[in-house]
Amino acid sequence: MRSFPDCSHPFIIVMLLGQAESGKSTLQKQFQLYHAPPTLDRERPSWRPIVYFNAIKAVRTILDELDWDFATHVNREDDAFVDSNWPTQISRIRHKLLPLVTIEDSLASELSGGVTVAGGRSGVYVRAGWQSVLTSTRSWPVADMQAGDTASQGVVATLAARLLAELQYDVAELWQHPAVKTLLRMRRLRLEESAAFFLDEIHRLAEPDYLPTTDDILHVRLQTLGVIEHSFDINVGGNHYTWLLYDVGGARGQRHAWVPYFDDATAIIFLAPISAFDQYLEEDPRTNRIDDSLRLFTSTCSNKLLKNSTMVLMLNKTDILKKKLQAGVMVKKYITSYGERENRYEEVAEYFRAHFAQVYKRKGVQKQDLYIHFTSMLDIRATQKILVNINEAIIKSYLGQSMLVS
Ligand SMILES: Nc1nc2c(ncn2[C@@H]2O[C@H](COP(=O)(O)OP(=O)(O)OP(=O)(O)O)[C@@H](O)[C@H]2O)c(=O)[nH]1
Ligand SMILES: [Mg+2]
Repeated sequence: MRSFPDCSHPFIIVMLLGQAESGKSTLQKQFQLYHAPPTLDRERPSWRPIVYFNAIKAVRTILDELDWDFATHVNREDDAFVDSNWPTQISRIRHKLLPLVTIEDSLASELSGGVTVAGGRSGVYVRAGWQSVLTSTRSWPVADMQAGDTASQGVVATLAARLLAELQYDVAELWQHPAVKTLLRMRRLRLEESAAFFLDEIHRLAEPDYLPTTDDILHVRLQTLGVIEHSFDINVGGNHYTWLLYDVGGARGQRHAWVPYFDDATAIIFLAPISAFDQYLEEDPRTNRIDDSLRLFTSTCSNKLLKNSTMVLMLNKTDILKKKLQAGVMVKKYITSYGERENRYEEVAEYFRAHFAQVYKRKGVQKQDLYIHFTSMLDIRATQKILVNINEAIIKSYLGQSMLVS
């Protein structure tokens, strides 16, 4: 079990739960922006190599996927979309980008401090305290790197910055290539959600004095391992509280670590990305991500350890949901029970809301009503407004609970 920091203020304990990539860490950053913006400013340089990693991973994924697509489609007469010149053009760009994509694994390993997860592709994983580790060991700016300085930490990140600066026009050429645009439109090429954002901005990222903006930090994809505590001191009506926020890893192999924290949770904020109706779990490709979210929400709200906790549900990634529906992706193809309802945002959002609300009504052990919000977590203004509401609700219920106890 955890031990509380040595502090005399009352604790408000909030846990962020939900499947992997549901947006928990993004919400944690929004809370940080709300409660303690200077700390986000201090961390800005630490995010730089992680932004590079996200961009390099996107480039490598595009090249891998194009390879596979050309191998399986280029000689098929029924594939009118593939131009026979594309493979040669892409192969030329690939050749130039080789030095950049080959550092992906070593950059991942450097950023994760050697942590790897069995069965996973190369990735970056974070545990508590990673920001200070990266900040103290990095050698920035790039120009400061000494020739032959291979022993120092952060050397791969420094190399990544140099290669991105040198190869930025080749990255842009790849990203603008009609093969990439066509396959993205046909959904034969699927990238992580932040990939397009970083590739669109590649020249800004490649500048020698690049410092991640708040938007960049919110777009970063960085998988959480275990349970990470963030603490903020807050002042409400002249009273001081310590707000403890627990951000957890959401992949299936990570969920066992949540339960020991349930006992004292003032509130649970559960995130369900409702854009994920056409996606499957990375850790189990047979499970639809909305099904997984619903099952996880069922087991969370029926857990007796959480009977006194306030439950907040965030139906997240509504921006992506809107885009998918506008592009004509049909919900009923993936969720058969959706039937002949209209494939419009209002209907789809309401359909998912009703399903989650129903679960809470049937299985929830909590006495309080469920708070539900539709969110698009990258929209700072909208999310900050929602946080004001959530904070108020959580503090109110905390005060209610402490009155019952005393
Ligand atoms: N477009 C869009 N992207 C989002 C939204 N919320 C989160 N993201 C992006 O989704 C990706 C995954 O978000 P994370 O916050 O890392 O997900 P997580 O729930 O912490 O995932 P784990 O740590 O693996 O459990 C990031 O690239 C975020 O920028 C949203 O509402 N809209
Ligand atoms: Mg996370």
